[in-house]
Parts: sequence; structure tokens; C-alpha cells
Amino acid sequence: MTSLLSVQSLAVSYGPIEAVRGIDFEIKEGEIVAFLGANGAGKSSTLNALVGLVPVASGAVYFKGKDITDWAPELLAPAGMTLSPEGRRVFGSLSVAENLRMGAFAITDKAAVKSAWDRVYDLFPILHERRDQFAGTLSGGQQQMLAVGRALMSNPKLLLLDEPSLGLAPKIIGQVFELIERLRGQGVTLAVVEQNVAMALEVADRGYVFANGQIVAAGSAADLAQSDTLKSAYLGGE
Ligand SMILES: Nc1ncnc2c1ncn2[C@@H]1O[C@H](COP(=O)(O)OP(=O)(O)OP(=O)(O)O)[C@@H](O)[C@H]1O
Repeated sequence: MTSLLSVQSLAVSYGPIEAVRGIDFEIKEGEIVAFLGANGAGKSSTLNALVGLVPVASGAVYFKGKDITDWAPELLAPAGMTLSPEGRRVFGSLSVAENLRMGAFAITDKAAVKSAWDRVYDLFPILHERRDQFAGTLSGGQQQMLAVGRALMSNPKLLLLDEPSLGLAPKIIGQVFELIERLRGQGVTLAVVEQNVAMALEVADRGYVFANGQIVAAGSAADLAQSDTLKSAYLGGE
């Protein structure tokens, strides 16, 4: 498998706070990769830096072999990488269809937008039913579907999901993980930040464990499930 994303010595800072301290990792085409670790370990900062939502302090990011360090989100989506951010962040006073349309902002061809809508509505029939409704009136689970659907509208090669199961009922969480597998079946490569470690490791091929802005363990999902480093990362021990 070839490397779709390659990250070298990535660092992210917020003023004096070093949120990510020089990490290296790669994501190969067709993989599902889990980013694990306690709150504040630097996982969201990493994803946000990859898509240009926070600045890269130092290091380099290569996507499909091209140096995309510091590219703006509006360039990265058409290039094939999108993020479904933590906390859903849908536009409550826009309709479901309008929210989705924003994810395809770079697509001007009407037929291409229509087929992107169709694909998302096929994955999430409830969004089709509610397409004219304000997004703010959707349930938490439906807003999560909408956030993922919006990220899919640009037809990404690499989809980054930040805590897709956060705040969802257990039954819905299972659907999120089924969706992740289904997307992989459609040729999407996925990186997933997840607090639900057991389920993340069930669906992922590999994982990286973050602690204090560094990657403290990496390996196959099966190996990480047995890892003491993973356990101590959640206890804040690393
Ligand atoms: N916008 C910001 N301004 C200042 N500090 C920030 C900001 N965002 C994150 N941080 C800090 O950077 C560090 C890493 O946070 P980050 O959100 O990347 O971790 P995380 O592993 O994704 O955790 P979480 O699951 O809580 O999002 C933390 O110390 C956090 O407080």
C-alpha cells in the first residue's frame, strides 16, 4: 500500500502551549487509522493542522506525495482531504440540504453536486427525509450524520473524523462504526480520533497513541489493544 498521507516532525502551538511536539506518522491508502489518547493529548490539534484550520508551527505534511503544509482548508477539500470536526458544528439556521451544499463549495457542476447529494442521502436516508428542515432541529445523532455527510460532499480520498461518536446514544455509536467500514468499502481512507477505544480498535487497522503532544505508541489495532502504554495514556501516566 502506498502512503496517502505522510507527516514529519509536525508541531502545533497556541502561544506558549505546545499542543503537538514533533510527531511523525503515515496513513496508507485504504486504511482506517485510529488516533487515541486522553483529552488534551493533541489529537484534535493534529487533525486541525492537517486541514489548515490551525497553523503548523514546524514540520511537513505530504498528501498524495505533494507538500501541502499550511494549505488552506478550501484548497485541501478539492485536493481530496476533509475533516468532520469535533462537536458537529452544523449551521443550525440553514437547511440540511444547504449544509451539505457547503461541503461541495468547490464543485460548480450542477450534476456533480447532485450526485454528491445523492451519495450522502443514500448513506443517510434520514437526511434526505429532512433535507428542507433547519439543521438545528435535528437530533444529536442526525447532526453528527450531517457533519460527516458535509465532509463527504467533496468526495474525499482521506476523511478525518474527530470524535464522531461523542455524545451519541450507544445504539447510534454502533451505526457510526458501521458507517466507517462502509466508507472504506467505497474507497475512502479514514483517520478517526475516538474516545471509544474498544470500538475504535475493533474497526481500525492501526492506531497511534497520543500523550502530551507526542506519539507514545503505534501499531496494529490488535497489538495496541494489549498495550500497557495505551492504558497508561488514558490514565495520564505518560
Ligand atoms: N484553541 C486553543 N487555544 C489554546 N490552547 C488550545 C487550543 N486548542 C487546544 N489547546 C490545548 O492544546 C492541547 C492539545 O489539545 P487537543 O484538543 O489537540 O487535544 P485532544 O487530544 O484532541 O483532546 P480533546 O479530545 O479534548 O479534543 C491541550 O493542552 C489544549 O488545552
